[in-house]
Amino acid sequence: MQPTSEANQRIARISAHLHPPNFQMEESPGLRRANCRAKGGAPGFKVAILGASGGIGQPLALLMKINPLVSVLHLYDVVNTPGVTADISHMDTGAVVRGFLGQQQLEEALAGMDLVIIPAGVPRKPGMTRDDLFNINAGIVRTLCEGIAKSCPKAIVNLISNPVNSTVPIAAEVFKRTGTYDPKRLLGVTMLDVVRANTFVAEVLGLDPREVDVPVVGGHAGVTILPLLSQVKPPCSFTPQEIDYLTSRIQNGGTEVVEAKAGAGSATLSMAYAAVKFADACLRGMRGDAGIVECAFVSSQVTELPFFASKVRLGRTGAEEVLPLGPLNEYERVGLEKAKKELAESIQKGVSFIKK
Ligand SMILES: NC(=O)c1ccc[n+]([C@@H]2O[C@H](COP(=O)([O-])OP(=O)(O)OC[C@H]3O[C@@H](n4cnc5c(N)ncnc54)[C@H](O)[C@@H]3O)[C@@H](O)[C@H]2O)c1
Ligand SMILES: O=C(O)C[C@H](O)C(=O)O
Repeated sequence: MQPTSEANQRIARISAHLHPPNFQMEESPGLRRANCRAKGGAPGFKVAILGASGGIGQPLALLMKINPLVSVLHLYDVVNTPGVTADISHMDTGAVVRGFLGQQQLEEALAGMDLVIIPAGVPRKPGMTRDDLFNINAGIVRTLCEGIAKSCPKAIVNLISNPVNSTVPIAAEVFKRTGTYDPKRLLGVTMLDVVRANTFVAEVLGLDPREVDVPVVGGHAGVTILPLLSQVKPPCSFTPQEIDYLTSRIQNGGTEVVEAKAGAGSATLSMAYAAVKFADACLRGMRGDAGIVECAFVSSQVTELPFFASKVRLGRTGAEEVLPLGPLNEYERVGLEKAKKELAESIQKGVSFIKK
């Protein structure tokens, strides 16, 4: 059968969308209908991933596309978003996916977003600390947060880029400068420490990791990662050797992966899983679900430091309550003092980066 000229035009329009010369956002007929669906009040939140083409960004985009709470998914990066977007957009799940490439499209990528997840930045190689990433990632986080302040100042931000102990204070200073700072809306993602702690503790106890809940407080680097093994659920006890082993393994989980990857980056797959677990908790809180509690690195008064990771109650406006640490044993009190010393320096480094 001869295709009609109308059909030819339709195919040409779809093809133009799939192979755009400058990754313009001209809509194919299918995308136009999908956009109507998104605008037409389909239940769900608008979520942007900044750094969406990276090792974390790609599996994170895949998993967010599956999340039924997401109606619109914006994928932003400085490279490769046309390919990642085309690929993810073929998944037959509800979220409408749009891609954005390069800084000139940052504003558009962020406009109207409810939740912004940031895994943009360079990862570690063997022999590096997370702080060694500061010089590159600090500037990236500053630029992206300036974009958020301009385009979606009410969005909740999940910040993954390392060093989290410094990038969260950087983000806070950017938001303060632009008059958009709401401490409840800025959350450093430390969920991977909890995910690892649950896994390693479950191994020692011979339990299913899904049954285990280990609070991990402090920050997200070395000794600042402080698992509270005295507060594990279900209640249990450990020998001193088990406590040393578990504390060290949880604190060095990131380095374990960096070394195993031998120069090819740091944790990406487990991080994407952890990021989605955390983002999903934020979205459920934003929807109004009660009793959503997760650990995150936030503005805090549980210690004398301005930022600290602990359990927070997630609600419609983000981290609505920062929960106290609860009773610590002597081992944990010593760990807390070490953690606070390093954290204070990392926080100050982030603040000074913006104030200099
Ligand atoms: N919080 C955590 O628990 C945790 C866990 C793992 C990794 N990380 C951190 O996440 C970051 C990303 O790790 P990865 O393995 O995905 O790295 P990656 O290099 O694979 O990906 C990073 C992506 O960021 C993009 N990018 C760089 N500059 C950008 C900019 N200005 N705007 C937007 N995108 C930009 C890159 O193009 C790349 O696609 C690293 O800093 C890493 O240390 C944090
Ligand atoms: O260890 C890293 O550099 C990445 C991340 O912070 C992790 O904990 O896996």
